[in-house]
Amino acid sequence: MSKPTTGPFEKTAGWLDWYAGPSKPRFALPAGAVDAHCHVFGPGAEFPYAPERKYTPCDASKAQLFALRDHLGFARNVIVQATCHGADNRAMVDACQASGGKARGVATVKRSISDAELQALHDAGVRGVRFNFVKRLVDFTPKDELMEIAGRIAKLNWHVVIYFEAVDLPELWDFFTALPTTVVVDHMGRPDVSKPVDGPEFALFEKFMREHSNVWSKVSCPERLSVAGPKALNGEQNAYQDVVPFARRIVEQFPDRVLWGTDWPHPNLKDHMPDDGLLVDFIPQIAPTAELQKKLLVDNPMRLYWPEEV
Ligand SMILES: O=C(O)c1cc(C(=O)O)oc(=O)c1
Repeated sequence: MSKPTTGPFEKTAGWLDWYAGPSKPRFALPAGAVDAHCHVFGPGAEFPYAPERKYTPCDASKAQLFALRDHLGFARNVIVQATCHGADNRAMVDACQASGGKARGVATVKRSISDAELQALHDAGVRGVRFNFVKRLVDFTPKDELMEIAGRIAKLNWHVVIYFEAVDLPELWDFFTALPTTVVVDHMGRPDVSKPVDGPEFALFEKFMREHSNVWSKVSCPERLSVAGPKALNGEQNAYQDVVPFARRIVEQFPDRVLWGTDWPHPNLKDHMPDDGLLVDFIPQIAPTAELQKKLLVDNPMRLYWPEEV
């Protein structure tokens, strides 16, 4: 793969670039596997970063994403709008359109979007919108505005992707449980994995999924959630042990409502940048059987993003 570049923008101080030269996974992905959470950044010279962004990344182009897809053995991508592009979906849409049907997208939209613009996003392959509640990433959008958007996109049979931190779930509960669509939680609602998996915080997340059959979870981002490691570097085959009990519990309890993604190019990691090949090798730790792996990597994402092919 080529190396990360930066265009006319200056990266946030301390920015970690994505890992060039990832290893070939030892874990053979099932045929048709979908990387259901990844991003493109720019390139900034072609698709400028949004003025309201909270960070400026290195570039991560569609060509680099597709090269990673092929290298790791994925068949398809779901490209999630990154907050550094705000509600300007052009880079994500361009990547979906250039993918030859191998990528679908999740957009960020404002209340002012027209029906024609929503339809254009649909035609480009968008199947969801993302609502972000992580304060370091976005400014607050009023909930009535988000609910109005959810009502409109429900008519297109799209879903809502939500990104929040575990401590904020109690306050967001009523809003989340009132959403009229399938709801997909990013990165398991960011549990604090230094707390017990049997403790009240993760129990609330499990209750959220158990009591609401429209709620799905991405069991992604061990590299972001892990406190104890070991890191997915230098051939490590047992990375991120502290995340395993959390993710495995969700996969085993809700096998038909889980998704997995690399989260490439891993925005805002502060500690290390994982080898994406080793991240793929993490999957059998959380989905230990071939049946669970196929649901996680093929059946579930296909049902949500390519239902016409299922
Ligand atoms: O935790 C993060 O910093 C992060 C950021 C973004 C984004 O900026 O869109 O997306 C993610 O999935 C995770």
